Parts: sequence; structure tokens; C-alpha cells
Amino acid sequence: MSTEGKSWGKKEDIGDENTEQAKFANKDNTPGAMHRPATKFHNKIGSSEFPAESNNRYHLYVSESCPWAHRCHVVWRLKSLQNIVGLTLTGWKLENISHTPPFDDYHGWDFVESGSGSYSYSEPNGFKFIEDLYEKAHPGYRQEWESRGQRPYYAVPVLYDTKTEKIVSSESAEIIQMLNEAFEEFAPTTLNLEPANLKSKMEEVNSIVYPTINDGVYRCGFAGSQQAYENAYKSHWEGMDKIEALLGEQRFLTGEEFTLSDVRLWTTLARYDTVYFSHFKTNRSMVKDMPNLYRFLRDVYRIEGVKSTLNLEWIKKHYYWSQRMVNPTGIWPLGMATEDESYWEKSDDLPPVYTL
Ligand SMILES: N[C@@H](CCC(=O)N[C@@H](CS)C(=O)NCC(=O)O)C(=O)O
Repeated sequence: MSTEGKSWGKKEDIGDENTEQAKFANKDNTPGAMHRPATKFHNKIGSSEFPAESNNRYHLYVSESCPWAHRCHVVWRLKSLQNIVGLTLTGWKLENISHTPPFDDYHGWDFVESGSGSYSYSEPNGFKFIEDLYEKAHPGYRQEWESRGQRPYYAVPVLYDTKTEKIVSSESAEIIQMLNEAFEEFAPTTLNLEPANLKSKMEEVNSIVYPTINDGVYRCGFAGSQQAYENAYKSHWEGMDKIEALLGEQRFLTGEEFTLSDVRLWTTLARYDTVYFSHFKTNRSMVKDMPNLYRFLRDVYRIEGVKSTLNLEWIKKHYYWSQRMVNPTGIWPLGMATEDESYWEKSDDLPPVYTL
């Protein structure tokens, strides 16, 4: 049976903006290669429509399961924006994902069972599903996708403006930059995760990490043909080996300083041994068997605040249960090494980089 064409996304959805998807788009033309659709909203905090303000005018919607959204949660926490930018964690399910119409039963992330963690979260803007947010901010959003025969892309993270009821951005790479710098005048920390002198090095490592690792694991897992999977797997492991070697020479991706690039790598690695190794068939090695990646994983985990953003149970349930095109039974596995605390903390770890 041919599985051709059952992968996610079409090449023409990549968009022509200067976004990550466009810059690092999957160049594989093999039928069945995955092409992540472009996110639609790319406004900036600090513009006349969206001036920097505190008091939760802006609200961040993230899923604890999603690695892109997790980036934002980590930066929000490290920048101590708890009383400045609101936060809602979605539930873990994405129900009724389908690649073929009709898409009527697909509503995206829900707020029925809200996120876990040591502080409480709520959905203050009256949305039941993330679909409600997208439709409120951009009426006709569903229709725009359905008219092209596609499932509406209800991506998280979303940075939402409660005043204008518009989406500022739905692109994690841009949201983490804004969280890092746009609320500086209100933020109780001087931590800068994108120092000017490291920007070009950051871009250099992002250009490896995004296509081969962050999106790379999805290119393996969502491949719709054997050939597309094999191409994605090869490129993924070229990237992993490069980063393993780099982290053998220095503590973080750009040297000794922890930056947004490290956050971006970390949220993928944190899911690796639980999910990607088996569910996405990236199974050459586990992170725990790659000494430098594993050291990095544990090192970042020990930065104060990071641990509280990691919800492994919801990560596991989300992928294995929601992605029925990959795992039709929806059964999630038991017995993960990552569920043991000793996986994350070892006595010979380096001292934490930051204590907030
Ligand atoms: N380029 C986006 C990717 C976000 C993304 O694809 N999020 C997935 C979850 S991992 C999502 O929300 N999917 C919902 C959908 O496909 O409707 C970003 O980095 O923010």
C-alpha cells in the first residue's frame, strides 16, 4: 500500500515571509516529505498597535506537550514575567486530527483540563478551544484553511492581546525574542538571552538545530513514505552528531553563555527519550547515550525555574494519544527511563548557571 502524500503539509504552505519555516524549509521533494505550514501572525510588541505594557494585557497560550510552545514557557519563566504577561496552559489532547476533510470535529487544543504545575492557570478570555481564540482574533480563519482543502492550523504558542483581541504572534521563534526583550522595563531581571555579540553565532546554530533537530524529528515522524523517512532520519542524525561534537567543546551552543538557542534545543531534547526515539522512529541513539547532549539536557534542567515547565506525563500522552496517523491505537507506553528522577539529576552535574 502506498503511503505517499499522507504526510503533513504541502510545500506551498511554507509561506514567503522571513519566518523560520521559510528560511529552513524542508528541501526534500520526495513524495511524503513533511512540510510544516507557515504560522500566520507575525506582529511585534513595541509597535504602535501592540505597545509594551504590563498588567497581563498580553496573554501567552502554551501547551506543555508542544516543544515550540515549551520554548515560550521556559523564557517566560526565566524572565520572571509571571505578573507581566498572562499565561494559560492548554490540555494535552489534540482530538480528531485528520489530514483529509471533513475537519468539522477538529477544534485544536482545549482548556477543558487545564495545565499542571506548581502555580495555577486559568483561561480568562472565555475560550473553550484554541479555535475560539483564532476565530475571535481573525474571523474566517477556519474557512481560509478549509477552502484550500486543509485542516485549520490551530498552532500554539499564541501571544494574544486582550485589549485589541488580536493575535500578536503565533510563531515561537519570534515570541521568545519578544519575551526576552520587549518587557524589559517591567521585568524584574536583567537576564538577556540574546546578547548582541552572540546573535550571529546563535543564527548559525539555529540553522542546524531547527531543520535537523527541532523540525527534524517531526520530518522523521510525520514522513508519509519510506524514502522521505530515510532522508529525514539521515539529516536528523547529521545534525545530532554535529551538536554532540559542539557540546563536547563548550557548555552551551554559542559558548559558555546560556541563550535562546539553548532553550530551542533543550525543549526538543527533553522529549527525545520519552517520545521521538520510539514514536518518531529517530531510534539510532537515545540522548542518554550521547554524553554531551545528555550533559547539556541535565545542565539546563537544573537552571532554576526550568524544571517547573516540564510535564513529561502530558508530553507522553499528547504524542502517543493524539497522533493517530503515527500510533493508531492511541496507547502510550510505560517504562520510560525519563520518568525516573535520576535520569535528570546526577551528582557529577555542573553547578547551575542561573539561580533566579
Ligand atoms: N512554527 C510554529 C510551530 C508550532 C506548532 O506546529 N505547534 C503544534 C503543536 S507541536 C500545534 O499547535 N499544532 C496544532 C495544529 O496542527 O492544529 C512555532 O514554532 O511556533
